[in-house]
Order: sequence, then structure tokens, then C-alpha cells
Amino acid sequence: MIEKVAVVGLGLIGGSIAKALRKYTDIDVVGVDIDTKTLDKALREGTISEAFREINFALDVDALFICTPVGKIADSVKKIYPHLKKGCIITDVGSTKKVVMEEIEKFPPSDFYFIGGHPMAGTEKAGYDYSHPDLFVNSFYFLIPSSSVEEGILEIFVKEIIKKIGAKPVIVDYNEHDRIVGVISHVPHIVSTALSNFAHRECKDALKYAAGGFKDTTRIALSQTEMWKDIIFSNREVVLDLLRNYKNLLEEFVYHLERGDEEFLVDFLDKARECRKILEV
Ligand SMILES: NC(=O)c1ccc[n+]([C@@H]2O[C@H](COP(=O)([O-])OP(=O)(O)OC[C@H]3O[C@@H](n4cnc5c(N)ncnc54)[C@H](O)[C@@H]3O)[C@@H](O)[C@H]2O)c1
Ligand SMILES: O=C(O)C(=O)C[C@]1(C(=O)O)C=C[C@@H](O)C=C1
Repeated sequence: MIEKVAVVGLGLIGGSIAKALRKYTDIDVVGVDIDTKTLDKALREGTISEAFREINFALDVDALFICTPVGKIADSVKKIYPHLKKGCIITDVGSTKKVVMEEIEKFPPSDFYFIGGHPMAGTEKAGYDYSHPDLFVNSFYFLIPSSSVEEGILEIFVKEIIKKIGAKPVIVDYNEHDRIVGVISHVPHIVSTALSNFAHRECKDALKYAAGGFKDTTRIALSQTEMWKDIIFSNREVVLDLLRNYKNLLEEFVYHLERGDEEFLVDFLDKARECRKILEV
């Protein structure tokens, strides 16, 4: 039974995990962050019962969430796991999984269980101030158990945490995960940032007239550089492969438009609407 949890990195996602655990479970939540102001606020609001700037002592928790940028996750696990009790579940929320899972599998055989995690929810905003207890309600939540995780441990984690915070667990392997999010998150992010740069480069005066269409397709260009640098870089082989396919699709579009192929254009727009409709149900 999970009675006490630590959340490392109380930003948008970690803060939301901590708030969701407070709202939907009886689990005691302690917080760890390098930012003192964040810790003070989380304590003041009652999101966490104790606050620490780092873990360099024996920490009596049943599960630990690492909610730092992707590039820091494996290092955080390496520093913290010697201080945890036997059988502790360690999980993360990183947006890419292969680099994290491969690093963790290299650790010496140990007494903790690592379950890679990735909630498919978020915003372009960063930091504790934007965190919300209902962020994960009805969202998919990818889970990638490492090789040492027994079925029963995964079941407890899913039942006592993931489902309680309203999320829908999806168990996958890390290659499958990284390809899926490459398609529905990483390439779209690059396209959104490219559109933003493109509009500015072509005609920066045009930007001030932008309406819903441009705003909808570029909202995520407002996201944080540090987080997205880590995400794109850590999934770059998949992203490069997908971008080549995307480039081919655009080239195909240009080819037909150059030839005035109206039928192709109608078919392209019709198909896109049918594909996108799936998300409306
Ligand atoms: N933002 C999203 O939409 C989203 C969605 C799903 C997953 N994620 C993943 O969640 C993770 C966190 O993203 P976020 O959006 O919450 O970022 P964020 O910037 O809002 O929060 C990060 C927090 O971690 C703290 N931190 C940084 N290094 C630390 C360390 N070494 N020890 C302790 N605390 C540390 C920061 O002070 C900050 O409070 C990333 O791995 C990201 O890929 C983000
Ligand atoms: O909605 C947003 O603003 C997000 O960026 C959330 C989003 C995404 O959908 O791409 C971003 C990164 C994550 O790993 C998961 C979700």
C-alpha cells in the first residue's frame, strides 16, 4: 500500500501530481525542489507536508516521482535511490523514455522498482504556479515498467495512484512510446515553432493581424526552451525520421499545387478533416 510519496521537481507537472495526490488520495506528499520559493509556496498551500532542497538522508517513502527536465532524470535517480527504502517505486514523468529507461537499466541491481511514466497532459506554461490537481483527469498516462518490475507492483501503482488521479494508464515499451509521441507531440511542436519563425521571417508585420488559426497552431511555440531542447534532443533519431517523412508530404503537396491539381488538394483537405475528427468524439 502506498502511504507516502515524494515529488522531486514541483513545477507544472510535479506540482500537479502533488496537488492531485492531495485532492484524490490520502497519501502524504513531501516535496523536493532546488527552488526555495516553490517549496515555500507548496508548503504554505498544504500541497506538501515537508520540503527538501535535496535528498541526502534516508527517505521513508513508498514511491518517488521525478518531475525534472528529461536531461536530469537519470542523474536524479542515481543520486536519490541509495537513500530510499527497499521496494520503493521510482517513477518519472519525462516526455521521452528510451534515454531514461536505458540509463536506469544500467544501474547496479537494486532494491527499487523503476516504472517509466509520461502523462499526456500539460500546457505551454511552466512552474508550480500553473500546476493544477485536475490536469490528469481523463488524460492518457504512458507507463513503461523496467525489467525488474513485477506485475503486482505495477498493479498497485496503477490502482493506488494513476487511476486515482483520473488518468488512463497505457502500458507500452519505450521504442513504441517514443515513436507515438514523436508523431503526436514532438514533430507538431517543431512545426509550431517553425511556423512562428517562418511568419516572423516572411513578414513580421503580418503577426499582429493573426487570428484564431495562427494562434491555435502556434500556442505551443510559447513553451519553455530548456524542456523542449531536452525532449527533441533525446528523441532525435525518431524525430529526424519523422521530419523526413513530413518533408516528403509537404513536397508532394507543393508538386501537386504547382501543377494546379485541384483534385489532390480537395482529397488532401478531406482526408485531414476525417483524421482530425477522431479527436472530437
Ligand atoms: N509541460 C508539459 O506539458 C509536460 C507534459 C508531460 C511531461 N512533461 C515532462 O515533465 C517534466 C517537467 O516538466 P514541467 O513542465 O513540469 O517543468 P517545470 O519547469 O514547470 O518544472 C520543473 C521543476 O523542477 C525543478 N528542478 C529542476 N532541476 C531540479 C533538480 N535537480 N532537483 C529538484 N528539482 C529540480 C525546477 O525548479 C522546477 O520547479 C519534464 O521531464 C517534461 O518532459 C512536461
Ligand atoms: O498542451 C500542451 O501545451 C502540451 O505541450 C502538452 C504536451 C503535448 O501535447 O505535446 C507536451 C509535452 C508532453 O510530453 C505531453 C503533452
